[in-house]
Amino acid sequence: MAMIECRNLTKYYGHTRALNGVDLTIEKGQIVGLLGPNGSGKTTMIKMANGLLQPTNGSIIIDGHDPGVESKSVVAYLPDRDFLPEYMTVDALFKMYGDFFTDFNREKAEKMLASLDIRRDVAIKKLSKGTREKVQLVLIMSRDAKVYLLDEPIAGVDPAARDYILKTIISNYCEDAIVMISTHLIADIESILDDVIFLKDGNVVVHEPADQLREERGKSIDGLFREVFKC
Ligand SMILES: Nc1ncnc2c1ncn2[C@@H]1O[C@H](COP(=O)(O)OP(=O)(O)OP(=O)(O)O)[C@@H](O)[C@H]1O
Repeated sequence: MAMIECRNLTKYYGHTRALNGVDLTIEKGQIVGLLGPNGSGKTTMIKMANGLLQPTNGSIIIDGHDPGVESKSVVAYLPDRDFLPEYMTVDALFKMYGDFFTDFNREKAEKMLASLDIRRDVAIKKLSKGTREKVQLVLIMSRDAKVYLLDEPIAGVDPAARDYILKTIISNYCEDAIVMISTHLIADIESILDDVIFLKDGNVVVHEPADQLREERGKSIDGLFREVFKC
């Protein structure tokens, strides 16, 4: 069964069209790159998959459900903005997540935190921007979810930590799950992608396995992106 199914998915903000009748089927067990230039509709699609926005037309089905209470329990969503409460410590956040999400795996979270060398007793407001991003990602990837929606997960993180984070993403999702990653750092993440989606002006212009794309076009996904979206 498809984990994400979009049919004629359309979104308007007033007169601005953000998604234009997208048809898309994503099967489980994949890491999918949702790639496109600024304003192409990536965040809009991710927000609709998480039930934060309603389609203007068409539908999106997550694990057989309309986005809502049931789908939210299987979706782990990393927004493109900082969502951590400033006054809480990392420890308190872990506790809150454990209370809130039955699938939060604290052991996993502790392990990631230790590998990234982040202290648990420090208030969020004292952490650097990049460290906050790491904490957010640890919280999200420590859930045993079926769908991980990661909107710009590594943008503010230093290159050394990026590699660890990508390894963490690969090793922390189970075979039945999907991870959808929106990013502009294509060269950094393309080695972990199974499937690639290019969005252009709200339309899917490419949806293919990453290996197949590289072979057919004789270049990296990053190289292909630069070619397709050349200004
Ligand atoms: N709240 C909003 N109100 C009005 N227009 C919006 C709103 N959010 C997004 N848009 C418009 O919808 C289109 C798609 O935006 P979206 O944020 O989904 O793109 P994106 O691919 O995530 O871009 P970026 O790479 O810059 O984050 C753009 O034209 C944007 O200006």
